[in-house]
Amino acid sequence: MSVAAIEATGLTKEYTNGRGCRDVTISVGKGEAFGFLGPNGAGKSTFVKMLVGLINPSYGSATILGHKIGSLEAKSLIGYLPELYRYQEWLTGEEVIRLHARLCKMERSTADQRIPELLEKVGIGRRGRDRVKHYSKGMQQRLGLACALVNDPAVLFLDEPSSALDPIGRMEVRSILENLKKKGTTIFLNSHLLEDVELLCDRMALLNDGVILRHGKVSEVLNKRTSWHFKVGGFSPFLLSWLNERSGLQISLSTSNGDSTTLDFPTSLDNSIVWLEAELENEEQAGWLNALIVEQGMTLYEVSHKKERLEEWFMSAVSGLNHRGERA
Ligand SMILES: Nc1ncnc2c1ncn2[C@@H]1O[C@H](COP(=O)(O)OP(=O)(O)OP(=O)(O)O)[C@@H](O)[C@H]1O
Repeated sequence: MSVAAIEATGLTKEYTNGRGCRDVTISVGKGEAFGFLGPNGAGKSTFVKMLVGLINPSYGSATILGHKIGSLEAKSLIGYLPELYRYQEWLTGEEVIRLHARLCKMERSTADQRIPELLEKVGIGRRGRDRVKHYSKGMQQRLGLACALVNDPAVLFLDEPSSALDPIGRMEVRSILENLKKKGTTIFLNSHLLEDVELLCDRMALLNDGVILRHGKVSEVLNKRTSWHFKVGGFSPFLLSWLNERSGLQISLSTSNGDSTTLDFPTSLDNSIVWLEAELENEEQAGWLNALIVEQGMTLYEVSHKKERLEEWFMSAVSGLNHRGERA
């Protein structure tokens, strides 16, 4: 069986103040992009710091490609961009990357070739000879990404990698990460920028108050809660119970067309035209419902659906839950 890129079992860090993260068990496959989401103070950085060997767990265990976290073997396989990065401001960008290359025991000739490539890749190719003190925050974050990539890591840990970037910078970094993913690099992404997780990651976990509340495939999590709207004519109330019974789904009359527009109800002068609403799991269910509507002699005028955005999912997942994920 192929070894996982990241395997954490019951990983726990208890700070003396009782905070930290508790009992985190996840497995990330090779080449996978995994998103770790959570509100401020949820414990995301704590978890990543344990995985990269910066702090010791209180309990539990974890491996990186089969090597115990904190070991030299594990460290040699990873790249890490910390959330609170700060580089030696008296050095130039090139010198900062060279320092990291030396810490990785990279040959000088290899570093000579790699440094300009990295500066180019992260979009600061022309500023490599400027001192870090003259860099903007966004440029420093790009420099941090170059440092994290210096050893061409198999597993890349990124803690809020776009926090200092403008929208164009975020898109550029996302494209760098997409290319790394295509190349087979495993990416572990801590982010508040939920869009980044949505666009880049295959699976994700939601951490709140130190514990995982939910995890799963990003696509499944989003698709599960797709709200579909059907504008139908020739409707009469008894057809609603027939549709519910026949389909086994929860279908209701809607006062919206699915586009956040609230409609006067009924939606037409002709009371027989209405919008129906249903939460469906996939397009097959929608097709089936269409067929049932038509089978009953109703006219289908319009169909629309709105996927729940990750933001909405995130808010509904953390609001009103206590640290064990129970409704308060
Ligand atoms: N060294 C420490 N000693 C004591 N408590 C700590 C320490 N580091 C973090 N904490 C606490 O542990 C909890 C988790 O912090 P952590 O930085 O891991 O969260 P986070 O999810 O990364 O948050 P953010 O998104 O705000 O960076 C917080 O309540 C924080 O105050």
